[in-house]
Amino acid sequence: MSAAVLTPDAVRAIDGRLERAGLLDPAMEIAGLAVARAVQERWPSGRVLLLAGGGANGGDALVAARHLLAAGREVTVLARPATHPLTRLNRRRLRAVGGEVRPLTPATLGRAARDAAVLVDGLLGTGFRPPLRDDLARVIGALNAARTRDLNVLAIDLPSGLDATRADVPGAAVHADVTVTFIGPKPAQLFGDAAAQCGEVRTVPLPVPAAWIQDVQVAARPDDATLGALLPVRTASAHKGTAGRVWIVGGHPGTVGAPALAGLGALRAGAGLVTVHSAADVPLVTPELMAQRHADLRTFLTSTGLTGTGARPDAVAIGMGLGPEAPALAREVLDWEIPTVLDADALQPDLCGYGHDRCVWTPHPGEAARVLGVPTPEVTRDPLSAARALQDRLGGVVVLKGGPSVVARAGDLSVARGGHPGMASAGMGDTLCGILAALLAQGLDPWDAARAGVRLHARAGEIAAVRFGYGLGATDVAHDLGRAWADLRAAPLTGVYAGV
Ligand SMILES: NC(=O)C1=CN([C@@H]2O[C@H](COP(=O)(O)OP(=O)(O)OC[C@H]3O[C@@H](n4cnc5c(N)ncnc54)[C@H](O)[C@@H]3O)[C@@H](O)[C@H]2O)[C@@H](O)CC1
Ligand SMILES: Nc1ncnc2c1ncn2[C@@H]1O[C@H](COP(=O)(O)OP(=O)(O)O)[C@@H](O)[C@H]1O
Repeated sequence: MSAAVLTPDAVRAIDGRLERAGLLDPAMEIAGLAVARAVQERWPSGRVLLLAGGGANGGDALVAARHLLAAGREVTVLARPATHPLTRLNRRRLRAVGGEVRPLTPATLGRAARDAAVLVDGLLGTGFRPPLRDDLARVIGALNAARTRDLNVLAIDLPSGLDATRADVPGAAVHADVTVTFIGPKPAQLFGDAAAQCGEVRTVPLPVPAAWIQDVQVAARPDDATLGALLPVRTASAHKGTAGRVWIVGGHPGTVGAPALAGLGALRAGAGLVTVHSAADVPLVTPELMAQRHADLRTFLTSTGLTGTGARPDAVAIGMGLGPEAPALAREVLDWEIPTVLDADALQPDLCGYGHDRCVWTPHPGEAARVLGVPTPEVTRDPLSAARALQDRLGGVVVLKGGPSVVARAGDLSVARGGHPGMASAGMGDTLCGILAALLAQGLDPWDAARAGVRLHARAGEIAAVRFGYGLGATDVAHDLGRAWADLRAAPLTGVYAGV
């Protein structure tokens, strides 16, 4: 099963179909009920202050208020004039069961917040387009000020002021402790500062046909069962020659650890034979690794190219700490048209157009910005669009790394689950390259190798982080790859990063 990542356009398209089917009203009822239940479960006592905007997000808040009232909670509802017909309808329904709705201003909010334990933010959801109007910016300012005085905040669908498509925070925006979103996460809940502002994200399914969601989703989020099923299975007669031969081409004086870490990653991800080819002396981090030093790496690779397929490995990972010669060497290896992972120094704009169907490119946002010729914040603000643009230029499969990483192939995007902030340390990406090369060498196609490999790496990071926390190292992650593999095979739904 895959969950879907949705943009506001996708939400609008689904809402349109629900409306034509006469099902938008029950969908809002389920959304509002889920919000009320989340409040009851997380903060079971104290007055609840609900803020309702004019659109459907406000409608959800009014439904939630009605259910909280029915459950015996004390509620205060402050609302802006309703523009959506279902929001008007739910105002009437709330009043019909004895609920009171008063006008929302910064002053009424400030007063009502004093005796509330929980605030529910239903001001703006996916219909919001920056810039924020001044009157609402003042309301959001008053809300955040009240939060600093021990008020718990639950945002409906999206903290108000965030643009659902963007990973940055465009202006005044609500800080939430919990965000209850519907159907699937929006990009703002997955990436960057915007995601941090959402707090814990809970996704509530709505009764919408799976095909409608599939038609409009911007990216998939495959679960562990789906990815675990892609991992290779060996027969008892397997031997090192059939388990995949990997070459790591990397290392330069000063950056010799990178290819060693990639080699370790490849071994721990099951490659039968792993050889590091380098112009420098690469440390033998584990004796199972073979290391060959070449006085002239280019001549070695060229002669391998000329001697034909027999001499070549099943997969190559190239670029880790490789230095200035990397683009020329990468072009040589790309000419072989065998499964290839390209990383670090091999991620250069002049390689655009040289990719083929069997290669995987693994830029972090800085490298992605270099390839695209844009500032790094442009990449991090919208990782989905950046991954699509990179794939368009480079070809094959692209892994735009981060917390979380995005995998792209022509016409398809996938957002990884899991990982740990402790993985923000040098060498972590080198280990990932080794893992990807090992999976390619064991016969996975690049799209499957990238999606499964990224999750394997993230899962190993989650496991190792239990012991090492923010002190996590790339070798620690490599050593937990076996446990991560077993977890994915058993396919538990654990370790979901930030609860999304
Ligand atoms: N398919 C789904 O996911 C469902 C979504 N629902 C809710 O519907 C919401 C989307 O509803 P809407 O499309 O009505 O949109 P919203 O309620 O998010 O926002 C529209 C309102 O925001 C105001 N607004 C927009 N830009 C503004 C700006 N720059 N400054 C100030 N005000 C601004 C508009 O005037 C309008 O009142 C979702 O976030 C969710 O809460 C549910 O009701 C049911 C189903
Ligand atoms: N906060 C985070 N959450 C999850 N994964 C992370 C996080 N930070 C980094 N990572 C992962 O760690 C790796 C870092 O790669 P990279 O920046 O290329 O490191 P290096 O070049 O030092 O090897 C990527 O796979 C990335 O997805």
